[in-house]
Amino acid sequence: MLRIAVPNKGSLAETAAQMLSEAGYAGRRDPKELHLLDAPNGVEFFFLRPRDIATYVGSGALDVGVTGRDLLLDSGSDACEIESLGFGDSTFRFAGPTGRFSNLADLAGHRVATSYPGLVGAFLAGHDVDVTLVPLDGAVESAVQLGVADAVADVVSTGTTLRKAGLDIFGPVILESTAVLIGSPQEKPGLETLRRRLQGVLVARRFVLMDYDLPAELLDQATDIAGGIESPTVSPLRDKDWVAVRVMVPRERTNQIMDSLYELGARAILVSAIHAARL
Ligand SMILES: Nc1ncnc2c1ncn2[C@@H]1O[C@H](COP(=O)(O)OP(=O)(O)OP(=O)(O)O)[C@@H](O)[C@H]1O
Ligand SMILES: O=P(O)(O)OC[C@H]1O[C@H](OP(=O)(O)OP(=O)(O)O)[C@H](O)[C@@H]1O
Ligand SMILES: [Mg+2]
Repeated sequence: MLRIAVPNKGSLAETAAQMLSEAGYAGRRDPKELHLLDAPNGVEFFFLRPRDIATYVGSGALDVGVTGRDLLLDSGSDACEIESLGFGDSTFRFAGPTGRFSNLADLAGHRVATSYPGLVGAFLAGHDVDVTLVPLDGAVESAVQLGVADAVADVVSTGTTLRKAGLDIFGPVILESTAVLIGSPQEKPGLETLRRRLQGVLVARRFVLMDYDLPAELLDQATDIAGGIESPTVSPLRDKDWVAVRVMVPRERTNQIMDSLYELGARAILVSAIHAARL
């Protein structure tokens, strides 16, 4: 039985639950549920604070988990990143009052508030910049205005929170973060099935199926426009001069590809969603 840690609340919780549901796993009906046994799929879910997930997985108490790359690195746990899951993207940055700091070296000797002291401390040590870290639980953008810090280091998504607090980003990117699947150092039986299912969800989200009819002589040119994962499926039509083609295409390029295929001479171009996939 694979034991999986899943965020119980916060930015990652809803999408993680959605992704596991699309991968065919049972979901909790009550948001207060802490544990869920999904016997038919051979897994057991534990709903935990995302910040604690790397600790559980790194200690071997749980086999795998979903958390943020920033939270994994901040924890200092032995858990390893297995793969990124395509959601929960954020950037980790320094910010300070407008015009006060322009590069990393300017921070030396100042106070930096953060709720990720492990991540920020390691980054500053790696760049030989000596600061006083002020660890806070959240809402760190207020720390400068309230006088407990000179600068902050925090998750930035849209940048709205920083702007409202009168702070500007400066210095290098500390980290590009995203939601990741993490695992204990020893690989567990059942992990490969979970990985394949999650990859299947990512493929189903990133690609669509495109079907079209085409004069057979144009097949090579059409394959140059949309080559599919391995190679397009080509079926005969009753009219021997034409073929039917089926190909997977990246969702965000759907309309450009349809335009190009139509211009080439393809007709009856139909697009449909993929609900599940194993490549
Ligand atoms: N806009 C965002 N705000 C906060 N975290 C975000 C955002 N977008 C993505 N994330 C990611 O979500 C994870 C933080 O989730 P977590 O649940 O700990 O914090 P939260 O969403 O700020 O919730 P809370 O502050 O209530 O604890 C990190 O990996 C972070 O990079
Ligand atoms: O760039 P933005 O789109 O404004 O998002 C980033 C902000 O969102 C998060 O705060 P959250 O609401 O989770 O509060 P917290 O700081 O107390 O965790 C994060 O800590 C930043 O403050
Ligand atoms: Mg937060």
